[in-house]
Amino acid sequence: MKRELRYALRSLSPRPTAALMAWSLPEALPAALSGVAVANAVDRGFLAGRPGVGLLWLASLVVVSLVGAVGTRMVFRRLGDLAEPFRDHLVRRVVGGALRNGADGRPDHGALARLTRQVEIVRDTYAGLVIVVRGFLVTVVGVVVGSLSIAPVIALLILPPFLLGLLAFLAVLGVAAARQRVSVLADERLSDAADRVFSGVRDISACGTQDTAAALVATPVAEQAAAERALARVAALRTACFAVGGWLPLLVLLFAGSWLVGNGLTAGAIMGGATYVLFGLQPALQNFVAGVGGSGLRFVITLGRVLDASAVTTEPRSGDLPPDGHAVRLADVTFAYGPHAEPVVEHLDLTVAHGEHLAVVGPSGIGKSTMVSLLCGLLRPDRGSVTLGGVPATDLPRPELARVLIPQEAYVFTGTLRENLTYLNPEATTADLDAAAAAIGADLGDYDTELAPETMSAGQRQLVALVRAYLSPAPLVVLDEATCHLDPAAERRAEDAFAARGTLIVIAHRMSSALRADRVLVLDGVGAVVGDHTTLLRTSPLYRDLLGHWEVAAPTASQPA
Ligand SMILES: Nc1ncnc2c1ncn2[C@@H]1O[C@H](COP(=O)(O)OP(=O)(O)OP(=O)(O)O)[C@@H](O)[C@H]1O
Repeated sequence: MKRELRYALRSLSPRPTAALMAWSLPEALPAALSGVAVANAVDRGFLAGRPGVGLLWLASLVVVSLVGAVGTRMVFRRLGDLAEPFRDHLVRRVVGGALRNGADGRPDHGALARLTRQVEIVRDTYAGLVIVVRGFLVTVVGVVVGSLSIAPVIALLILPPFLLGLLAFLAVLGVAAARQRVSVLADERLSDAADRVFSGVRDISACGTQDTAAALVATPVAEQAAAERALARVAALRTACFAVGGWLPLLVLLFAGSWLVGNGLTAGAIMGGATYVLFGLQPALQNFVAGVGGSGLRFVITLGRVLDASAVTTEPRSGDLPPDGHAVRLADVTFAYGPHAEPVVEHLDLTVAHGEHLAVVGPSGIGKSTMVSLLCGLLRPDRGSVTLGGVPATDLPRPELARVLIPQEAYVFTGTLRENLTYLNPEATTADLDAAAAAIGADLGDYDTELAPETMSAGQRQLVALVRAYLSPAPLVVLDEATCHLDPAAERRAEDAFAARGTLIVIAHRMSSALRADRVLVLDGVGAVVGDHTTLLRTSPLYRDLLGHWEVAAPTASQPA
């Protein structure tokens, strides 16, 4: 909280602040004179049998109220001179931070939009806070001066209970700030989760994963509800503080009434004191409690978030090498589809270097798809770890660690061909699409054609998915039998394109895929061996078997294409 307040105080430019304070003086007049005017109206006018004099004193209140209104008007006009430079400074900081921290020198647009929204909140609450705090100070100073001028004892009676309520409120402010912070963070988590769900609505309904999507937002919703309830409890405490600071001074004054009269104070002086409490201190404290406890806290917390987010991060940026390079690493991985099921993957160690081309082979049902699901973070290992560039594969990837998994059944949705192809890279140009289609060897036709997935052949759908993956910025591509509906020549061309593009892991459905790879992982149920073709021919009977079966089945395709 200190950092945010320091930032806010430092940003108060001297001239607009001085102008604001100068216009606050006439604004303070009604508060300062109200009690004095009432005291004189009662003592010298109405109780002295001169109602005209009493009315004149009250009329003087109307006049100073008009002067005060002019002061208030000028204060609001000057407010922009303080709030706008403050907002501009924050915007410069936010945009600068987003550019410096963004991937490949490009800002993170989502974060930038959120920060810009937060800056607007900060600007509004900052202006509100200036008005509230300044108004409070002005009124309190006016009341102190006015009540002292009626009788110092009035000030001594009403100010201590007022200060007690004020101090109690300031004491709960720390708790309120902590809870407000929890609420803002919960709000952000909910908005992120909702954002992820809404942006994937088409995929969610296509894949029937509504339950998973609902589960994704359920926790943030519950957390935010709890945070709001905790905030409401603090609001109740604030009300108690106001009751002490706003009403106790009046009670003290009334209880001391006979004693005051006995010591020579007039009825008008006591009424003047009551006027200061009811029309000065009480509304001032109410506004202060509501303003500082509400928008003031929102200001501090939101400003804190903006300052944190716009600070230059020490996280490596996209393009910087992650701590563990771009390597895919499985370390002693064991996984079973249930606590009592036999493990599908057991004690598997594997490292795939950046740019490497690995083929995975093994009999049907042995665990190849399970292995790539682990590798892509779709499944979590029971033991061991799966990391990409040193980051657990189940964590949301940084852009440079993203991966694309294409399953056997390619996903094509109703929409134009262009929308389908640019799904993972919305900024891709027509030239990019041409280049990707040429690299994969896909003749897809007019990009603006509406696709009807159900009328497309499985091979056409696979080509669309392959070009889409090729266009994505992900350095790692995993093909899980993703070319099984292409002919061997088309499959070879697609795999060569991906191998030249970055890291490629292929679940081979034809052994020709294995022959093209730098290394082959052979899964055989009890263990796994990895090596190049020549080594495996020597060391893996299963590999020899698989190759033998395939050569028998497709003798003409047995050589690396
Ligand atoms: N969601 C699941 N729940 C329970 N068991 C599963 C699940 N998915 C796969 N299995 C089982 O795990 C084992 C490995 O399956 P996996 O699909 O990984 O093998 P695969 O080598 O990819 O098979 P294929 O070559 O036929 O695609 C199989 O015995 C399969 O029945």
